[in-house]
Amino acid sequence: ATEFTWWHAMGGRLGEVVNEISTGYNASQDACNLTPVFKGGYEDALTAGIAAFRAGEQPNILQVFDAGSATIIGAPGAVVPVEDLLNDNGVEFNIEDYIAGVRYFYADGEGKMIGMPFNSSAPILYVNEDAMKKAGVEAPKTYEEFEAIAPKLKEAGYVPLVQSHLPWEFVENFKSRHDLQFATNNNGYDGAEGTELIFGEPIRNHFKAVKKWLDADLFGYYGTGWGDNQAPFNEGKVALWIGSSGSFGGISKTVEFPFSATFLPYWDAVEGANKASFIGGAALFAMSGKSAEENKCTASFFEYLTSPEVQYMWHKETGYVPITEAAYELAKKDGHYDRTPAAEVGIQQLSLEGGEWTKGYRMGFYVQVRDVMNRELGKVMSGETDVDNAFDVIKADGDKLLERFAKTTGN
Ligand SMILES: O=P(O)(O)OC[C@H](O)CO
Repeated sequence: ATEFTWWHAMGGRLGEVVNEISTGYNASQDACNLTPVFKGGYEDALTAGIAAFRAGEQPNILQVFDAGSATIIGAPGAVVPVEDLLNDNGVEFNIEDYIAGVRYFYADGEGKMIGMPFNSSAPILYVNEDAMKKAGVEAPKTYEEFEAIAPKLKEAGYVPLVQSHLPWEFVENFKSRHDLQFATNNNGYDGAEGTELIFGEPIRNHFKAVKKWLDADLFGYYGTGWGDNQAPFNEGKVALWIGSSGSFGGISKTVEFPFSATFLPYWDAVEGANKASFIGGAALFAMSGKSAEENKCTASFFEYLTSPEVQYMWHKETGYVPITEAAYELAKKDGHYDRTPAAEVGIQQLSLEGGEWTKGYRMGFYVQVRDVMNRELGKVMSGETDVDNAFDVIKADGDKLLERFAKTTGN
C-alpha cells in the first residue's frame, strides 16, 4: 500500500478519535496506509509543517488552525488546493454540500476551496449546573445578565466566569458576535496590503469590564495556554466557562458534575449584537511536492473523512460541528440532539443571523498577532498596563506584522 502521513494538533480525547478515524480509513481499503502524527498544539504543528516544507520533508496532510490559514494559503506553492486535488482524482466535490459558515472560510479570493474543513468549532458557554442551582440563577445570555448573577455565583463558592483564549473568544469572536469590523480591507479578505486592525469603543469597554470583574473576583484568568483555563472548570471550581464546542467530548468524559452549554454571551448594549460567530478550529491542507499516487491517497482519505457517517462520528465524539449538511441531518435523524441538546449549540450559534462582519478575518502572520494580543492583554490582567494602552500597542505591533506579511507575499 502507498504510505502517507497526516500531521495534526489534536491532543487528549481528540487525538484518540483522530486515531480511530485513521484506523477506520486504513481498514476500509487496501491501496493506501495513513499514519497520523501528533505534532503538539496548533502553533507547533504549523511551525513544524512550514519548517518541514522548507526542508522538503513535509507530510502529505497538515492540519492548520484558523489563525494560521492566511499564512499557509499565502505561502507560495506550499499546498495543492483541495478542490483541485479532489477533482484531479475523481472525487466528487460540491461546495454546496458544506454548511454555509464553512464553505468559503478556507477558500481563496476566487472562492476555490484550498483547505479541507475538518474540525470546525464555535466558542460556547459551558455551564456547571450545580453552580447554577446553588446560586439559584440561570445561565446568562448577555454580559449584562452575567453582571447581575456573578456576585451570587461567587457567594456560592465558584469563580463565576473563565474563558479559554482571549484572542479567539474576546477579540475575534467578540467582533463577530457584535457584528463589528475587525480590520480594514474587508477584515483582510480583500488583500494583505494596507490591512490594519480596528479596535473601537465596544471591545475596549468589554476588556474594561473584564478587568473590573477580575479585580472583584468575578472572573478568573489562568494563563495563555489552550488548556490553562479549562482545568479549573473541569475540576468544578468554575461556574461558567467559555470554551470550544470541540471540548465537549473531552469534558463529557472528564467532569463529575452535570453541565450544559449555551451561546457565547454578548453585550445587549451594543447595537446589532447577538449575531453568529464564525468557524473556529482547523482545516486539512494537502502539501505540495508529493507523488500522484500519494495525492490520490490524500484525496481518497478526504472523501472518507467527509462521508456523513465519519463526520457524524467525529461530531458526536468530540463536539466539533458537522461540516456537511448531510452529517447534520444524520445527527438530527439519529436523535443525537434529543439525547444531548448541548451538542447542537455550536452549530446553532454558527447558524444565527449573520451580518457584514460575521465572516471572520483573513490576515497573514496572524499567529504572531495573537502572541502580541496575549502579551498585552495579559498585562491588562496583571495590572501592568491599562486597556487603552494595550489596544494601542496591539494595533501598532499588529499592523507592523500585517505589513510585513503583505511585503513577503507581494499582494
Ligand atoms: O479549540 P478549537 O479547535 O475549537 O480552535 C479554536 C480556535 O479557532 C483556534 O484558533
